[in-house]
Amino acid sequence: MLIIGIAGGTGCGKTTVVKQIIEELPKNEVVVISQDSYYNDLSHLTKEERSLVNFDHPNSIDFELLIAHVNALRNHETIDIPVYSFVEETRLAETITTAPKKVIIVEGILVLGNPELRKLFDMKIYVHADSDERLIRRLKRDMKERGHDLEKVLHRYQTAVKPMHSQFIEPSKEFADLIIPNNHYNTVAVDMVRTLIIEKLV
Ligand SMILES: Nc1ncnc2c1ncn2[C@@H]1O[C@H](COP(=O)(O)OP(=O)(O)O)[C@@H](O)[C@H]1O
Ligand SMILES: Nc1ccn([C@@H]2O[C@H](COP(=O)(O)O)[C@@H](O)[C@H]2O)c(=O)n1
Repeated sequence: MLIIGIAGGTGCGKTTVVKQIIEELPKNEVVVISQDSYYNDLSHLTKEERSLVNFDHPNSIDFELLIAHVNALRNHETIDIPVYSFVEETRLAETITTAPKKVIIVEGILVLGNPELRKLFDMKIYVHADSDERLIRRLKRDMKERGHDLEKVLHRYQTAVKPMHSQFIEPSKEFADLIIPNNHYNTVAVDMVRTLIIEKLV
């Protein structure tokens, strides 16, 4: 089994890079876990109260459950991954039952910042894109896919995303074995990571 952690600031392209890496790998050999699925359950709060939460601070993530799930997969056990709604800003009732596979990819802004989680990774990758590029991508994505308006995205960026990035995400780059520059689509780096995975699998 090979467990890979992929971090990087919001909008750097983590999800996209993961999709590109696994595109040519056998589907029955890879599981992808997104840190976003492990946002704390906030169903006890009103929608208004939820919208005030700092979703870029490590305390907003249920790391205990995420770490327990990665350990379970390592022990060849099946897990039930929570489903998170960005529109409702809380966990939904359903879960996704997921069996262990040969390659486990864990991606999210803070996955290299948590020491207990980090030590479970055989390979640690940080995806880098400049902050202006990330903000532009995030604006477009959040307005299209996550039900946010321009004002909300910019307010969150200034009050939570940017300060938390400087405090927790950017410093976690030092733990990476590999940094992928992703201001532009980086097919060479993606191919290299895929080759490394295939080599480790045989
Ligand atoms: N190298 C790139 N160049 C231009 N746009 C990109 C690039 N990588 C990702 N994107 C786009 O930016 C947005 C955010 O990418 P995503 O992979 O969701 O980032 P993350 O998971 O790191 O938040 C998406 O709309 C995606 O299509
Ligand atoms: N209800 C929420 C929860 C999280 N976010 C933002 O998501 C970002 C992390 O996800 P990426 O796919 O962009 O890595 C993080 O920066 C949170 O601010 C949100 O907007 N709403």
